[in-house]
Amino acid sequence: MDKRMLRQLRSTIVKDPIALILLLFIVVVIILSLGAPVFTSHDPVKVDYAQVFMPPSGEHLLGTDNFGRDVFTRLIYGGSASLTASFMAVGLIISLSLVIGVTAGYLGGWVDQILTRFMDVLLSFPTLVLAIAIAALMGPGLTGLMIAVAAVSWPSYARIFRSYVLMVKQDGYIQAARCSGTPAWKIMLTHILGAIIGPILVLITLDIGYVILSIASLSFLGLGIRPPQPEWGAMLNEGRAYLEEAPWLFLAPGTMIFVMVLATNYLGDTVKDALEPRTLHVPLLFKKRNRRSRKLTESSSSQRAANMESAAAAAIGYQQATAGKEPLLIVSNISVEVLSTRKRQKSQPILQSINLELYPGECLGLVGESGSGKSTLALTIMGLLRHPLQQSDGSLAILGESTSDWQWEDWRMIRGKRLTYITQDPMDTLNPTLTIGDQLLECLIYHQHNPALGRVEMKNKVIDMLSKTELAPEVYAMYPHQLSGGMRQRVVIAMAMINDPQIIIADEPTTALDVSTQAKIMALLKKLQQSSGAAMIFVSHDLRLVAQVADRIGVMHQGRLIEMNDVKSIFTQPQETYTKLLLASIPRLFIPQHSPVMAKGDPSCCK
Ligand SMILES: Nc1ncnc2c1ncn2[C@@H]1O[C@H](COP(=O)(O)OP(=O)(O)OP(=O)(O)O)[C@@H](O)[C@H]1O
Repeated sequence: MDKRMLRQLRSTIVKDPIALILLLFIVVVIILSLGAPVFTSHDPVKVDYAQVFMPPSGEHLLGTDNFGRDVFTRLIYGGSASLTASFMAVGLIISLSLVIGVTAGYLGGWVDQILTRFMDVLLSFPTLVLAIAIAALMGPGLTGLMIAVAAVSWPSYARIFRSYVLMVKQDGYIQAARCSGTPAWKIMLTHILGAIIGPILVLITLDIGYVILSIASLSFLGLGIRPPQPEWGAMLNEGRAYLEEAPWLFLAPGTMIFVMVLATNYLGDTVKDALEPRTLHVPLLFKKRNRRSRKLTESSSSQRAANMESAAAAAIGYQQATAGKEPLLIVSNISVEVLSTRKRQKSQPILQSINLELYPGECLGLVGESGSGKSTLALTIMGLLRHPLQQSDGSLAILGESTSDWQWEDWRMIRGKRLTYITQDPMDTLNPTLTIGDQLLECLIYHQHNPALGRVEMKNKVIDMLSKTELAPEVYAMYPHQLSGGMRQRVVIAMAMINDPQIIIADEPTTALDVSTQAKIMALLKKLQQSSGAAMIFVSHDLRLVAQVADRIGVMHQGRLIEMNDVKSIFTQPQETYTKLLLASIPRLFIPQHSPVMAKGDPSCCK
């Protein structure tokens, strides 16, 4: 786990009082269990018939049992046995599943076949019955218990780790390490393990509770540690016989197991949230929304949607009639900052006082070097800023509506329908498990809410959209991996355009493509944008590319929009030094005059 993950984890736990209390509980239980002889003067196994069934008191905090032994003392001594067995079982499970899962996933072929079939066989046994059989075979003692739990649990983890490895082993940096001759064991230990450590941690923390419970269950059934040695599950079993006369015998270990499992599960969830920021920050972004505001939002959402529908409809006519004077999008003084994860560190500005307007039918090109804030501006307009990025100033108006009080639901109603986003990498957008047809249909079903539109009409609309993006109808039944990069990008454009959006944000949509496919996609985008009358923001670092589609160009530098003008003026009369430098950096084709091969009429070139 790197420092960033640790910081994220710490700050998530610190902000959650329940997680903090439960963590404190676990720490106290561990300290009490490890230092049991220091915290109690009683003997956990010594029988004292004079003290039998004493209720809780100052002398015996949790009372005494049927042999006169102090229950608190047995509970903390038992904690050491239960927790040691649980943590060791978790360690064994993770080690086994990591070695086998990573090896199977990375090496593939017959190694994978053998290991996967072996896991399948183990997984086909009922877990508890198999664990009981192994524990019985191993004989009494915590070691047998631990091995039994680990033996039945590792295959499901190994399968999960194997699938993580299958996902990451195709990544460019791992392929590069392979090509450069790095040994397989080194790649597995460094690159692969480094890439899957987050999910591993989440799994471990989520499942410690399950392991504690399994160990306690086996002990409860009389397997594992033998009386008179204390262990939580075994204590629960002993207390069961005296439920009426001495309920504390049952309640003490029962409550301890319950709270311990609850605490580890809750902390597991907290770790998961901390290491998966996307799932954490979607609700956080809108945490102020209460039930009352939800009601208000829902009714105002539909009103807003109706307003925007009429604005959208008007926009097309308006554009045709007046060449567009009312902007579809107004960005006023928008500033965005990145929040610091450290207390005393200040937030860093990412965008500073951005102003722009986008008119119907026009294409605005946004250019700037990497890191100048183009994508952040695009995400701000889409309402998709995520922690640690935060809008610190300014406002947006989309289709005549101010977005300042929009909630998640309001954004959701226009995203994909009135306002669409085309990403750099089509594989980010496409679901590998669904056919192209299904994914396009989903866009229609999700955004149109039109009962009059039957399945056949929708399918026809999808095929029509495929043909508009110059894709054959056969693509309907194909999966993303069966298409070339250019075809995938066409599918993403079809998805963006299928609901007739008013505003399209294309964030470097051709970066990953070769030059000739790039030119075709650019021409297609421009054609679709012009024929639909939509407005487009085309984000790129390539000034020449932007000039092919844009009417106006905005130049971004260090989070500021430093210059905006029509394409011709930007190329012929740039105002800012940075724009001049950008123009000067465009490579030009230079053909040397003296080139013997190219010299016209030179007989040597024909030989
Ligand atoms: N989630 C984030 N956390 C911290 N900083 C971020 C985050 N996202 C973006 N930034 C910072 O914001 C700045 C602008 O990034 P942005 O991705 O908008 O640039 P860009 O111009 O789109 O670059 P590129 O062309 O390479 O995509 C960068 O300095 C980046 O480090």
